[in-house]
Parts: sequence; C-alpha cells; structure tokens
Amino acid sequence: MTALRLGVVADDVTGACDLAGVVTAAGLPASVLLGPPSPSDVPADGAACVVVALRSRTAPVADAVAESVAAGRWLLAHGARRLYQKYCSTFDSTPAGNIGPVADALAALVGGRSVGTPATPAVGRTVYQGHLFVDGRLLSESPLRDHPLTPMTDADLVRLLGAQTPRSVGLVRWPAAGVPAGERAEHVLLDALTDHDLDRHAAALADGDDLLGGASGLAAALARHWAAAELPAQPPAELPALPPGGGRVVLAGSCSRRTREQIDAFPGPTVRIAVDDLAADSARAVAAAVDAALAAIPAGPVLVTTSLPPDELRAVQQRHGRDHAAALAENALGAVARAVADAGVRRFLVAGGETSGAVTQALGVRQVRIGAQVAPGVPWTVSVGDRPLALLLKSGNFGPPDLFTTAWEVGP
Ligand SMILES: Nc1ncnc2c1ncn2[C@@H]1O[C@H](COP(=O)(O)OP(=O)(O)O)[C@@H](O)[C@H]1O
Ligand SMILES: O=C(O)[C@@H](O)C(=O)COP(=O)(O)O
Repeated sequence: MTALRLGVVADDVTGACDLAGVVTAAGLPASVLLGPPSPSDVPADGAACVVVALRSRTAPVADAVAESVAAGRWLLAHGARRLYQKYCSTFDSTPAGNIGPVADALAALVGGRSVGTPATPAVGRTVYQGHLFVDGRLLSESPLRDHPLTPMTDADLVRLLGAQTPRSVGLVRWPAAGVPAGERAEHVLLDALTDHDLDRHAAALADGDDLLGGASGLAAALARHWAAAELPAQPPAELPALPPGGGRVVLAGSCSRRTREQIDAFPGPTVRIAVDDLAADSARAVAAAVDAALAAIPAGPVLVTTSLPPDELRAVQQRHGRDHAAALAENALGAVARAVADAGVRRFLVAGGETSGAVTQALGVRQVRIGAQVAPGVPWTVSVGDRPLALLLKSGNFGPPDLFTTAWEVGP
C-alpha cells in the first residue's frame, strides 16, 4: 500500500476534484472520498493523497468545524503524514467563516499553526501584498462579487481571514518563501505570483508540522516537491473504461461567468429549469426536464441548467430567498441526475461546487478515482462501486468556453 503523504479536508466537491486532479498530474496519485467519512470507509488503494470532500463552504460554522475535524481525524488515523485545508482559490466564504474557524480547529488538531495561500497561478489566481487577484483584477472587482452564495467584495486576505478568527493573522510578503523565523502569527498567509513562488514555499514548508492550506496551487507545488524528493515515479493515472453508450448529460447549477459562457457556447439541446416553476410544483418541473432530456439524449450531449445571469439571479433570490432558491435548484438537478441515471446515463459533466455536491449525493457516489485533466483543475473521475459513473465535476469558473462539447472527447 502506498504511504498516505497528504490528507486533505476540502470544503466542496469540485474543489476536492481540482486539488486531486492537479496533485495526480504532478505525480502524487489521489482519490476523493465524498464525505463525511464513516468509520468503515478506507482510503482507495494506491492513493498517496486522499481528499475528503465536504459540503462545508456555506454550512453553519459549527457544522463545518465538526465535519472538518472528523475528516482530519479520519485522515490522520489512516496514516496521513501531513494535513491540508483546501478552500477556494477565490477565498469563497462569508464574514462568519468558514475558512477561519476550520483553520483554527484543524491547526489545533495537528498542534501547529496554519500556513497557506489561495494563489493558483495556473487558473489566474495570484496574491500580492496580501491581496487576491483573479485574472489580474482584484477579487472584489472580479465576477466573484456576484456569486450567489458567497459574494466576495474585499480582496484583502488578512482582513478577510482576520474577520473569521480571533487568532492573529500574518503575511509573508513576496518574494520571501516559507515562514520567516520569528513570525509569531497563528495563521500565516503567503504572497505568490507564479508556480515558481509556490515551489519555493513548498520546499520551505514540506517538512514541518504546521497545517497547510489554500487552494490547489500550493498542493500541486507540494506534490511536485514530494514526487521529486521521496516517491517512486508513478505511471499516469488510468481510469477504467466504461461501456460505450448510455448518453451524456451536462448539469449546470453554477451561475459563474465561465459556466455561463460554456452554456452559451453549447450547441446541443438545452433544458432550462426555472426556480419559479420549482417553487410552484417541483415534482412537475423536474419530470418535465427529465422527459425533455431523455428525448434528446440519443442525438448527443444534453444540457440541463438552472443557471442565470446576476440580475435575473438577484430577482429570483428576492422572490424565494437566497438559500431556498439554491436548495430548489440543487435538489432539482440532483433529481434529474438520479432519473436519467436510472434510465441508463453513465456519463455526467456537472458545473458548480454546491451543485456537484447535490448531484453526487443524489447519485449515491461515495468515492471517485481521479484521471487525466481536461483543463487545469478539471479532471475526469470514475466512481467506485457497482455502477461506475464517469463524472467530471467542474468548479464554476474553470474550463475553456467549449468544455461542454470537448470534454467528452477524452472522457472514460
Ligand atoms: N436560478 C437560480 N436561482 C437561485 N440560485 C441558483 C439558481 N441556479 C443555481 N443556483 C444556486 O447557485 C449556487 C451556485 O453555486 P455552485 O454550484 O457552487 O457554483 P459555483 O461553482 O459557480 O460556485 C448553487 O447553490 C445553486 O443551487
Ligand atoms: O479553488 C478553486 O477555485 C476551486 O477548486 C473551487 O473550490 C471553486 O469552487 P466552486 O466554483 O464553487 O466549484
């Protein structure tokens, strides 16, 4: 059995797949357990990195902390030599948390402080003087300011994290690497502009005891470091092939700008589900969407979506309440997934982190193996179990505009 080099507690499902995809590509084979783990769960054979995917990003703080600590304990009990807190490269969270409280609790679990960065240059996230940039714009001026659940209106990471924890927050300013001797802060954030900066941080941090954290960029740098320094060369990950046929379905609940571009660029049949219709009679609206999807599936990939642009989204949220509208959309896409899977569909592309959590839960998926990436942070996966499903679980802002068409060309 491969030693478990890195155990990761991820706050959403697509973030977990993002991290697992990039560390696998860097030579540290990873698997994802859709948590919380139960005592009978065991890490997949051959995984040097195990990621527990929680749905804790927008959960009540106490639940997020309890689930994260349980996941951390499970990873340590299965031999994880280092613990990593995966949060979003755009620091998606509310002033109440959950990044800070979870970092407090996981750092206490390992008896150290937390050190990390959301910087992930491969997808355009950089941190300079403690400010987070998305494709060269401040986070607060990026499309993330319109996120349906966690609108990000401040780019100052020290202030953002400081609002979420009573503990001290420090910053390692570019071009320093690692944590300087004498730094006393209990949470340390790192500037990083390039993968080279992350590699320098990884080399400095790889052998310590602190809780590491951030997005997939620092994890990939650690994987590169350990793969070169400690691990036997790993063959590229190969997913089991699925029988051909059965249809291909895209489920998009993400309202992020990139997902909306992908929806606009999709040339195939598109089934739109309106939250107003779900609020009036959700069973009826779901049944209509399932019928329309099943009728179109023999001709090629079908898109089923609840996604809306920011102005329409705000109006829906005002009519139905933000959380209720989100739950209606997530439950509907989960129900569509279950119905079309029961009708024989085995290949799914899901856009959106919360949406992927709802869909994988509806499909009863507990663990996925990670294959090759279609784009940075966007790997194909195959579920473990009696009814293997090919699942591409995509973060809202990831992937090229033509992903909904091209992803299938390289899928299992
Ligand atoms: N029409 C809609 N009205 C209100 N909320 C919606 C609508 N469509 C999707 N949502 C919600 O928006 C949220 C999008 O989040 P998520 O799936 O994590 O996407 P992303 O990865 O872009 O953040 C989900 O909770 C989803 O249910
Ligand atoms: O770090 C990232 O950007 C992603 O891994 C991620 O977590 C994105 O979140 P969603 O867009 O909600 O999937």
